[in-house]
Amino acid sequence: MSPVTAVDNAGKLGEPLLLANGNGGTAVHDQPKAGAMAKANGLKKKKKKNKYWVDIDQQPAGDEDLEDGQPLLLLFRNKKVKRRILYPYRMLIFARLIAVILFFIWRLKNNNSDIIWLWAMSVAGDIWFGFSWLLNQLPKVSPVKSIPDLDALKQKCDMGDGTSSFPGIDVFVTTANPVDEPILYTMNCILSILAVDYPVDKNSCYLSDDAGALVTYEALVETAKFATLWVPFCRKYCVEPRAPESYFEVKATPYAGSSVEDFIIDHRYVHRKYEELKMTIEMLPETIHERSNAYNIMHMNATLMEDGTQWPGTWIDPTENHKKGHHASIVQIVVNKPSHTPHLGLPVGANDTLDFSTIDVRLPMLVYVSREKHPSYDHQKKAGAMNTQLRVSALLSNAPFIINFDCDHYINNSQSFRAAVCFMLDPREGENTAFVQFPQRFDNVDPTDRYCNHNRVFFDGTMLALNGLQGPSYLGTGCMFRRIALYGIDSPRWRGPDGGTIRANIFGNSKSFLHSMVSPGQEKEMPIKLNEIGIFELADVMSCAYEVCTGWGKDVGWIYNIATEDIATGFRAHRQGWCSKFCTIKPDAFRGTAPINLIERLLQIMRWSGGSLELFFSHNNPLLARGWLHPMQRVAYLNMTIYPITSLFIVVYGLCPLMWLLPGEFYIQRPFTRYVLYVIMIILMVHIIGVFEIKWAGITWMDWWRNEQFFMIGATSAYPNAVLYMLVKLVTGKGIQFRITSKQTSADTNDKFADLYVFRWVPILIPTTLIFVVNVGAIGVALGKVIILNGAWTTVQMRHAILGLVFNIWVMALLYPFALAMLGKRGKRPIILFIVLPLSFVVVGVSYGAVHYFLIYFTL
Ligand SMILES: O=c1ccn([C@@H]2O[C@H](COP(=O)(O)OP(=O)(O)O[C@H]3O[C@H](CO)[C@@H](O)[C@H](O)[C@H]3O)[C@@H](O)[C@H]2O)c(=O)[nH]1
Ligand SMILES: [Mn+2]
Repeated sequence: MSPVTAVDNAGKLGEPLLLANGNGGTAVHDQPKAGAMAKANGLKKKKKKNKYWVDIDQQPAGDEDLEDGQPLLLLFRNKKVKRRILYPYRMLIFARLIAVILFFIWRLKNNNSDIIWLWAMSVAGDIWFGFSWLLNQLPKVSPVKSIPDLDALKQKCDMGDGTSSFPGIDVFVTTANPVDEPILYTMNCILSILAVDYPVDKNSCYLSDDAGALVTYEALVETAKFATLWVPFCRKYCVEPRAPESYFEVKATPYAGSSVEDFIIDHRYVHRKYEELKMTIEMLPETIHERSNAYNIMHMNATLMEDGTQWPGTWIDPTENHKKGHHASIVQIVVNKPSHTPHLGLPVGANDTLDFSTIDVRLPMLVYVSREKHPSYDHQKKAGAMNTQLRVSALLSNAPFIINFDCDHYINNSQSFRAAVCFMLDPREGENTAFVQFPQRFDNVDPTDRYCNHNRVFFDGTMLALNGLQGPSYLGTGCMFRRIALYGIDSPRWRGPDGGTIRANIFGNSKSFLHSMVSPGQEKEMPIKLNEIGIFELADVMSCAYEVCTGWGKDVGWIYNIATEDIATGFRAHRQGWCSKFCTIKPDAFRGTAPINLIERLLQIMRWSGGSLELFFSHNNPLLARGWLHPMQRVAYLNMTIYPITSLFIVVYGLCPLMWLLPGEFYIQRPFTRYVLYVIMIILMVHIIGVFEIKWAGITWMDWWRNEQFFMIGATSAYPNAVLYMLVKLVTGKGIQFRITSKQTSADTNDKFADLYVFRWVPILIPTTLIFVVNVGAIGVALGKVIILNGAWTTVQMRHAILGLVFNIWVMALLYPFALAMLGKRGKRPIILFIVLPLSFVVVGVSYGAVHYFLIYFTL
């Protein structure tokens, strides 16, 4: 702990921050002394991290690598996995490949089964498992970690005289409506963006509201008012994270500056103001209602803005042109583009604010956007909203880089924009980098992560692996894009004089937009004036009709007609020869919320797996798509798009124990013992390989195990359903509905994880339930058979029975989280399961025995 400790004040307020990163450009106050201690800390961390990773030497030599006679300033470093982990890891993969091949040969040679069609099916299944394992495994053999160098970036972009050459960033936030997506999350997201540590005049924030709701707009206005306090406060004390809800949740938070008293007073004041903001936002629907009612005595049923004018979006009493899915486009600049020079705040006492006399109080530009909606158009959900933002921002700020967030995510580390920019400006690959993806991290997940919400195997393992190839896939949120890559022009493979040729009409025919494209990413010094012409031009690019007969949604912008627009959009960039980068920093760059309720979670992965299949059956099929994909990247995408098919075989396997119900003995494959031992061995090998993956991916055994479990649950519910949907789509042409993932709405405020225990029966759970019941039944029947045949089993029969039971228990262990879910609230005490299950075995066993004797008695 630091020498200066915090004073107790309504809990612990924390300690002065000793480990603050540069504050480049925004704050003008004294930097905290990051001195020796920070360095020591850094070193200590490095040592620990380097256990499995080692630097790839990248200091370039040779003339071509010199920049004005200086060696290139590298903005990130690459690391690879140490040999002592990597080599055995690869060896094991190879060994398993051999084992799997031998296994197939053995099975084909011994086509000896009691039920030959089942045998044939299981061979097909095994071949598919082997194949899909290979697709999943091969791209993982040379992972690379890339570490941004913030100091180098500062050296490159900070001119030292107060000016800087940081590139502009347009930040997009999307919200669908204020009911399904709590406004408070969205406003926290916005506040974290406004307070990010990045030059203020280079940061513009756009909120897209697909509902056109006045509450959202007014909440944004209130938030902007609060931001004039919040943002300078963050700058003054270098606090983290800069989303107030998360910040005030933590009792002891470090801060910069030495005066404890000042900090406590300011902290208390800001906290109070934040609580006021929350109240105001909560009251907004009522406020608006009352206001409108007061006016409406004389007028129609309009919903009115503060100034008494009619809100162009949806109304409380919906009417034609003012209802969900049918309203005009709206753009409102809530905070204007700031000046290029710092603007210091006022000293204490003035204007009922804090002492910001040494702090830059400018705010980034903040814009409210709601695209036009009309019932006769398909609005393409999130992708449509993103494309509108892309055009609106081109007219207003036109930054070369774009970063987007779902409204329930926020910036957790104020350095994260800088981290992403490191990759974009790097002299080696920067120009060819289309996007920088950060892992998704979640706040609201239950401690044991029952339904694998953290998904670390994917976010850490798979993404690091792809980072060693062409780059990670785009995951929809927390990702920085290069504007021109979204436009689909000037890609690394089609660069040059005619590379950027713009086919007529592909971008639509807004003159202003096309003009912004003459030098895409050339920042706008001043936004177009919001006079009549400006507003007309903006409305034009936000209209429903704008995209008709253009390339939007296909060759330009976010891709349409698919449930996972993110994977598809990233794929298009990779196809065009772009690379991408995966960036993890500590503390986590961004955080968000995840659905911890089983049903919601399954619906989410159903959408993802459905989207994957849609991609497979589209012109973007990874196997056939032409373009410049790295061959292994192609394999990775193939894996990403066909994995749901595996589930069909898993369901069949999971139901195999039904055979126990038949009198007599049936074997899928003879000799059975050898078969089962083979199967156990190849499953075991996957897990030994997993041990190595856990090490280099820096995850825990529990993450790995949860991933296995949740794959099984998904593979028996969501995935087969996605396959079904896909078949229906192929036949009827109707796609999967993009349903908004629930954002924790449980009413029980006493229990943070109440959602975890909410369970309802939905059809997609049928196969999972069946498999669970069948396996419980199988164990029960086995018990019954033991009772009946009391001692009559041969050792071989015994052995076979035990091997069969190993399978049942394995399936049940995988489905364990599902079993807990079925218990609902009682699932809080998992011990119940360990009473209920054995009891069911006995009940089934005894019933089986009883039926058996009953039948014998009556047939004799
Ligand atoms: O008509 C719509 C529907 C959704 N959204 C926004 O889209 C985002 C993502 O929707 P959500 O329901 O939260 O989806 P998730 O399942 O949590 O999202 C993951 O998966 C999606 C599909 O792959 C990606 O788009 C997301 O970025 C990724 O976080 C949210 O900000 C929504 O506000 C809109 O703007 N308009
Ligand atoms: Mn989400």
